[in-house]
Amino acid sequence: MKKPVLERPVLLDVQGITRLYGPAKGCEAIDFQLHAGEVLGIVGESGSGKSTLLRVLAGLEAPDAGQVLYRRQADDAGGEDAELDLYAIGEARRRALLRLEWGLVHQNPRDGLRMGVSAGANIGERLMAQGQRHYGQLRASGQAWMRQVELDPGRIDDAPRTFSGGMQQRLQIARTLVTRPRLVFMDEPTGGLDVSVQARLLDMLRTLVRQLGLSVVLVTHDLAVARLLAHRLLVMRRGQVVETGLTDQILDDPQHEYTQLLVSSVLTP
Ligand SMILES: Nc1ncnc2c1ncn2[C@@H]1O[C@H](COP(=O)(O)OP(=O)(O)OP(=O)(O)O)[C@@H](O)[C@H]1O
Repeated sequence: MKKPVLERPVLLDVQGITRLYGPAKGCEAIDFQLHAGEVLGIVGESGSGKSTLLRVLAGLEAPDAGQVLYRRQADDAGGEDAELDLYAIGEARRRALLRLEWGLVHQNPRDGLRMGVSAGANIGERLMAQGQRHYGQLRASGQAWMRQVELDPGRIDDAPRTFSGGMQQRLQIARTLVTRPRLVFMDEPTGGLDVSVQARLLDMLRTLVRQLGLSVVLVTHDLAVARLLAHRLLVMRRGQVVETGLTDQILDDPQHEYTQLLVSSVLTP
């Protein structure tokens, strides 16, 4: 039987991360650990600092203070350091990490896709970055992943700009997951879509996360999304974490006044 997620090894160790643009603007003194196979939801109202924290964690913006430590499994490290300090390894290695071992799903698929090249090229690009060159195999992987995210593989040569918003988001997810990243960051992955499109996408994401055993840091202001996907939650307010715990515990029995407000504002129409 698989171990419960919180007993699995720590993949990401976040220590004292601070990135402030002004008082209470950004994120301050954030500590947490993400375990292998765990989905951690970062929730909070607009402006609470969720996206700022995610940008720092994903290697896109250096913190003012603190460390992001990525712990690879010994057998994954292939002779390299088993623990990497994200902002001490240098730009080139950080970029390689993002390309080869991590994945990032943006809220707006336009930020994660290349809109002018075909759907197949979008999916194949990350595989090529990993060294795959065989055209037939790249195309077969592209088609297989289009099926996986419920896109018509017959549209592999079409550019994403001819797809609907929901289809573009599914394509972005395929592009991100095709390389089987060990760690995936998602920023409001279902935001900006119609409610019915959101529900289908969420269902698909949940299946993929389980099937692939992904480790995910998920930013969302939508507690229903957090409930469905996350094992654990971190509640942010004005740049700080006010409460953490198992998702059901937090949503069913919130302790902090702010979390209580957040939960009740969703539950009461
Ligand atoms: N590059 C920046 N320069 C200056 N201020 C910024 C910058 N990025 C974010 N902020 C400010 O930091 C605060 C936190 O923003 P952030 O986007 O992290 O919050 P959020 O919780 O993700 O909100 P939302 O859900 O609306 O995206 C906000 O007050 C925002 O205006």
